[in-house]
Amino acid sequence: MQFDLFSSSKTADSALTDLSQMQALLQRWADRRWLRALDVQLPHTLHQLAAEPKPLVWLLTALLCHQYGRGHSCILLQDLLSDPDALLSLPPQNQFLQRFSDRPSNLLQGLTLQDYQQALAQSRWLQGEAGAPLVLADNRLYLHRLYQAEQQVKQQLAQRLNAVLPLSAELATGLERLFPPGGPGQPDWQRLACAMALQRRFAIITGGPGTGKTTTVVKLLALLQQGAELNHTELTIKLAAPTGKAAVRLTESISGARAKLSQQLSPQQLQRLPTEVTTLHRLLGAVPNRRSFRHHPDNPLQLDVLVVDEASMVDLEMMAALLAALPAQAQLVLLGDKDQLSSVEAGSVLGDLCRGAELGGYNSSSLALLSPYSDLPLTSWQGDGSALNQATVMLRHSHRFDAKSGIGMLAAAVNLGDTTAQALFDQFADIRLLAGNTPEAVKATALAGYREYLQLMQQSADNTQSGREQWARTVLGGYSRFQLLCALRSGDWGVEGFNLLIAQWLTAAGLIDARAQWYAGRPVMMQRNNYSLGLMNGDIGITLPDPDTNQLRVVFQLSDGTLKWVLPSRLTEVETAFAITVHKSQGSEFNHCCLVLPPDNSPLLSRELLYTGITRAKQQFSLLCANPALLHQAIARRVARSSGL
Ligand SMILES: Nc1ncnc2c1ncn2[C@@H]1O[C@H](COP(=O)(O)OP(=O)(O)OP(=O)(O)O)[C@@H](O)[C@H]1O
Repeated sequence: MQFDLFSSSKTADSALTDLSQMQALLQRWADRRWLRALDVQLPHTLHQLAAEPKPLVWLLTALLCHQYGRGHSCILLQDLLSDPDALLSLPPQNQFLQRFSDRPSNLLQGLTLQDYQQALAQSRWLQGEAGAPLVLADNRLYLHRLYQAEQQVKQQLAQRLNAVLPLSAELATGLERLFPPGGPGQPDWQRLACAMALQRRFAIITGGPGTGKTTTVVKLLALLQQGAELNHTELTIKLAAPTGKAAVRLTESISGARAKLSQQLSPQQLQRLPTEVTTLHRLLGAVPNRRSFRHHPDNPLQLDVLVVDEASMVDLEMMAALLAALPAQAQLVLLGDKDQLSSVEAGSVLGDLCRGAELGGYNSSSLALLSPYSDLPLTSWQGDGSALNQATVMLRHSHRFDAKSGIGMLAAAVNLGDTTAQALFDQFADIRLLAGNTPEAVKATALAGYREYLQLMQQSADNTQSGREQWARTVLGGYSRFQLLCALRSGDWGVEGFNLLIAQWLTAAGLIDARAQWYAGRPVMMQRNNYSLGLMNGDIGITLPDPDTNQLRVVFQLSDGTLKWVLPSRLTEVETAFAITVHKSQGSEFNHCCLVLPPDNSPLLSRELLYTGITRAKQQFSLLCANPALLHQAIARRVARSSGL
């Protein structure tokens, strides 16, 4: 091993051989905000429990914690050998051009896989006793909690994937009736998704916006109830989504899908369909300020079928908790768009589970289950895909965006990594590239977008309870028609900068008065779950004046559609939401979305981020790309999260 790699930094030079130098180096990275205080603290805490003399183990532990904070479930040791700067994003986005002699790549250069393995193999932080805080498995280094979660997900899924359920002749007929033969071309993937989910205890239905995931699942649930009815029973079906906002949206789309199917389903079938959507936290019975849930293997959920929408937002630990609480006989259907950004917390569960879904990869057993329900041969999708591929169907045709839709074409081009996608802005009216390279370039768009709900707010409500509710719903509806999205959180080009700017612009336009912290019209987003208020991380409320007293209250729409009025003083963990990150916009849709990309390159600017931002727009998409060259780079860059799933 060579340690004479640093010409200008004595400390870094000896950090791999001298523990105090390593501690100083980690602290220096924290002082530069490369690492969080927590990342540096973890090895110190573990050292107090079991002394660890090896600086390399300290370094790997701090880096593992850092990666966990960035959404990775583990570190694959081989990845540290190739391009550690990119893997770790150290130096971070805004400093990557500066020359630091003590950057991790310089420190790790020259180390081999065997060096890592040997150091970790001898460490007391990984060895022997149950409850060791770190785990090394298949050259992947994990925090024990994450390893356990990943193992649980693997085991639970393996058990569920084994089961094949018989499909009765009555249900096969019902399937043909609900999905009548389509035109030539592609197989009817909606019908196939339904056929597959009817025959499995675990199924994934993935597809882009408007590909019919909700429509398909409503038909699936009607058929499952029909099957139960033949056995003189009724199924307990639950619908859930990861956030309150996503739950509200699923409630709306389920009710829309039910209405559209009223001709195809009998009144009794319609009545047996669930209407209520809950959040996963509520479903599992989250215990405030604890990691545990009221439902677990010893107190399983009371249900026969569970549908989870927006599954791309479900993180690894939540998925493990969900699977653990699910009764063995229950059916689980995950819906989501595998190409969207992954969960905010660690893991990229849906993306990992759907790997290879485009190709189908169906083996002969799966083809035997699916082929009877396909008008077209499925040979093009035959293959030797994973066990998960056998339980996954990808819907491929958008019923919302046709070939005339710029939003649909742009989303598809970005998803395919087409770096010429920018040319589409000249060809379609519903997508717009804003001119300019300063934040001011979005001023007119943001003012026009937010003017509507603020003017609706000015129209005073009548003094009755129902008049007030109606007014609040109108304002909330107006707000949800436009949203400014940012790639970044901090800085002038992030959510923080734009929230200040937009508040100033709206104040100058006489639409709000943002001189105080709380003011009429301030939209706020919850930054954490607040169980006593029944509000979840990501829920957005609008501050409204009471028509009688002028006292301010913040109104939220809950997942069951009801309104919740809260005094601002009770909302301590909220942020203004004129601008929100693309990550936080997942699970929401807006008539018009305006996405802002910063002028400096950043690993956060990725294909998944662009795709997620574009697909939040239903009718109009605007993009401000302060540095046009970055658009190509963002389309070319894929997010890869380390995981063992
Ligand atoms: N097979 C079909 N034929 C015609 N229209 C359809 C079909 N499937 C779905 N649609 C329509 O397309 C629209 C989108 O369908 P749906 O809401 O089920 O898609 P989704 O994938 O759940 O969308 P989202 O991305 O919003 O979650 C709805 O208006 C629905 O009625």
